[in-house]
Amino acid sequence: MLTRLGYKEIEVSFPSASQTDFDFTQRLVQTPGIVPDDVWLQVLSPCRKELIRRTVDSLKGAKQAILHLYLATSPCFQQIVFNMNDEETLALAVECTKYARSITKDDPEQAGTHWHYEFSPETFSDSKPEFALEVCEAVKAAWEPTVEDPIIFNLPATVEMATPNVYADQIEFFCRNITEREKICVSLHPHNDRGCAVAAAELAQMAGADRVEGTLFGNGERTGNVDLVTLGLNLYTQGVHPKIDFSDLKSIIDMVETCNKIPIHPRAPYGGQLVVCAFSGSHQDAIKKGFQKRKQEDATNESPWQIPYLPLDPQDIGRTYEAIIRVNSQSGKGGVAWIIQRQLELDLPRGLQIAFSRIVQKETDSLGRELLPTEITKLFEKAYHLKRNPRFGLIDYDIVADRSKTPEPPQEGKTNKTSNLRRIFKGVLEIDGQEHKIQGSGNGAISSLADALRGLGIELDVVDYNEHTIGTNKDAKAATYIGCVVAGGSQKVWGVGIHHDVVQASLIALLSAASSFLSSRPSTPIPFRPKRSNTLEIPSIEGSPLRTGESADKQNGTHVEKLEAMVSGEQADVKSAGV
Ligand SMILES: CC(=O)SCCNC(=O)CCNC(=O)[C@H](O)C(C)(C)COP(=O)(O)OP(=O)(O)OC[C@H]1O[C@@H](n2cnc3c(N)ncnc32)[C@H](O)[C@@H]1OP(=O)(O)O
Ligand SMILES: CC(C)C(=O)C(=O)O
Repeated sequence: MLTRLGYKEIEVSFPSASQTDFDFTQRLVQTPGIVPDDVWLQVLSPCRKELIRRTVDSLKGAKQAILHLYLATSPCFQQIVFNMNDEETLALAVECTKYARSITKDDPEQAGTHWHYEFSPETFSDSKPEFALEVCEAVKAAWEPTVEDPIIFNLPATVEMATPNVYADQIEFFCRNITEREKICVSLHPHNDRGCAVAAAELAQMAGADRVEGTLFGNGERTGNVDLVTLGLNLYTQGVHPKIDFSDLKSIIDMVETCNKIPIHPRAPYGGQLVVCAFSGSHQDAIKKGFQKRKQEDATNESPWQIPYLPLDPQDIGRTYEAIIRVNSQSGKGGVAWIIQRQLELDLPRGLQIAFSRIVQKETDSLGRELLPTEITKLFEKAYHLKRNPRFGLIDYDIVADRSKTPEPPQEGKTNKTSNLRRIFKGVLEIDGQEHKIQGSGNGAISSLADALRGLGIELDVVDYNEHTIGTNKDAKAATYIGCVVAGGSQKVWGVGIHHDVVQASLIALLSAASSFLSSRPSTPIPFRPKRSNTLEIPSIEGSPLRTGESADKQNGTHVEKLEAMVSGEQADVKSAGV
């Protein structure tokens, strides 16, 4: 996996530690096709000759290899672990380097392997910089690197013991003062004891280093080694491609978790399961607006990424947009609307977002947990009767011009005279399981159905209308959202209709709102009851429409008719008028 991701120098083992490490190294070397030609295997050994020998033996047959020796240079380790002074430390480093050279690049039997040498003054971060430099100068002289085959000086923060700027200063000191800089690769090896390994690595690179040693997701002794995923993706978010393929982060996580048997923390940068998720309402709202703006601007993959709260495009690391917004009791309308948009392709108007988000809030509060997108979708479908309207079914209908009425004069600025013709809705509804004929009149389909419903005692004034297309070409459908206020009150109910036919979508939406209205007052009976049969007596079309009273008519008619006139006039007016 590491080679597939793009890593070129991989420290694979400590071969002198055990037969397991030795055999593993040999298996990598001996099995054709495991190690690509451009990848260097790296192995680690302390400065002990018998262990160096064993380490080199483990690489027999390798095309290219990095032999990495380490020896502590800090007073603490010199005194406590080794009981050695500076001279003895320096002498051991040089002696082991010469020995390593004699059994690798100077050994004719090793001609098949291209050897590089790496030396780490261990505990560099706690060493006197001048002494670490002196040891490295001596090691360099012993190895004799070239510009083509530089020596790697790996300068570890074996224990992170100061702020990242201090480590960066130590690295800068080394880079400025080591001789023959062109023959040296300065490598970093930050640990994370103070939680600043990533910052230390980034600052130290800016201070002159060429290379970083770390691990995927920071696994390593104590608090771990620097996390290469964070380092790489930090570069990526600065516009510098790390040349490591993080496009399927999930599969990397799976492999790392399986191998290490340590789970990646859900809040781990980039990789954590929750890091590109937003639960908070204000975050969700901002993210949703960000995506909307990107869509409006026809942004492509090449367009600069600028979405609030998302430092990178989640798709770039294999995360889906669906997973970004998650809904719990701290979520608001924006998040809920996002889910409905992604799941059902419905672009809810603001008022409906607010209304539905209250329903979702109630549910999350009562369940005391996050709601899954599928649960939110089901809640929406139920609340707005997308699958089945429990009270009303539209069996059949016709909308005809009401020639008995004189057309109203055209609205100011409008020339289309037909838009001012009154309409009559004649239809058959299934109401609570029984079919009834109803009739009403108005400026158009919605207002004439609203008028017909009024005859049933359902006094709804349509105050909000939005519609858009779902899909394209012949599969396209209209989605219609109708907001109504209950006449004489402030209660608002919403209905949603989806149909291939835009008029029918509107009628379904109004019936959905009517059903919500009835459900909100379960004790309110539909005023008519069959007299002789299940059929409502409807006066002739020429007669006056079913109305409950002139004053209510006027009041109810105001919004609907204004709206209807606009709907049948220019669609664009609907949105710009804000209804
Ligand atoms: C800084 C790092 O993290 S480097 C990675 C460290 N990784 C490991 O240590 C894992 C593999 N290590 C091992 O398997 C074993 O420690 C071995 C094979 C290296 C040595 O095992 P043992 O000989 O049993 O020694 P043990 O582990 O008890 O102690 C380490 C010895 O190495 C010495 N030592 C430690 N570091 C170094 C070094 N860089 N160079 C030379 N000697 C060293 C210690 O002083 C100690 O020596 P002592 O026995 O004379 O006191
Ligand atoms: C071997 C060295 C580089 C090491 O692991 C450390 O000092 O942290």
